[in-house]
Amino acid sequence: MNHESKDIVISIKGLTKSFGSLSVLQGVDIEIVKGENIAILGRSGSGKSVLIKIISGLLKPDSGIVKVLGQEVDKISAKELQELRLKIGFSFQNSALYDSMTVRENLAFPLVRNKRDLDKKAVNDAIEEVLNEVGLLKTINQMPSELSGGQRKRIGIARTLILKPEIMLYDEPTAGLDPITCIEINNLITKVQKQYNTSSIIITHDLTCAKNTANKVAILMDGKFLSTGSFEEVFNSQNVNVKTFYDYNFINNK
Ligand SMILES: Nc1ncnc2c1ncn2[C@@H]1O[C@H](COP(=O)(O)OP(=O)(O)OP(=O)(O)O)[C@@H](O)[C@H]1O
Repeated sequence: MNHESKDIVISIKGLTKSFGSLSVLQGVDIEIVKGENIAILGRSGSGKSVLIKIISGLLKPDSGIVKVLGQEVDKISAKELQELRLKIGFSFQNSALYDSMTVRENLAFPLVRNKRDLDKKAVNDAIEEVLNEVGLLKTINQMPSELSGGQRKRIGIARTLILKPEIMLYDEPTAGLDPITCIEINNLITKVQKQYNTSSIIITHDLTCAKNTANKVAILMDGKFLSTGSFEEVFNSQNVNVKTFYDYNFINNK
């Protein structure tokens, strides 16, 4: 494996996906390198979640090549896919905490389930380390119902980080949060990238979130990436569709 291909953690070429007569992805190409955060923007129904589901092996592509950490996700065995998924952290809107468990128990759960050889001290150390990272060690014995929405979100991210993923997938990380909490979450996403050298895909409608967390943004429109580059490159472009997208989001999100 040469140096160039080693640094590419996700590589997608010519990906298509339809549901019956609905053609959702019509030739998606993208590469994500180690340590890079990419924000995927796109209107509701543009296929962002379908893309994420294909990357994580939950949906099969119709055609194209989808490689994650060097493996073609739709070609590997169920066992290989399970092992690959352990290297991917999912921070989904619906990945709620267990209400009947304390923060400590919520964080111990994925570790005990997936890394069965850890002793009690190793589990405790790992819990304290990730809670420190998200700045919430003090909540260790609290119940989720005692936490704010932003704190629950951070604990959710900690629960993902505890398995030391190489890739993080964030689905609408700032949805429904107030502006100050959005800033906290954006800062945490950037911190995770630096501290753990993860590569992340951040699906968002929030342009501030994209601007502050991503090295690269990509706009999904009509089944393809309309534009990909740094936030400034993409939004300074003269492309009329990009301008329409920006104005639409600016007016609707401010
Ligand atoms: N399993 C499925 N079966 C049939 N159609 C589906 C399926 N999953 C997604 N779709 C359709 O594919 C299109 C893209 O859906 P997707 O959830 O990816 O949109 P999205 O960009 O994530 O939207 P949002 O921003 O609202 O979450 C939609 O029209 C949706 O109805």
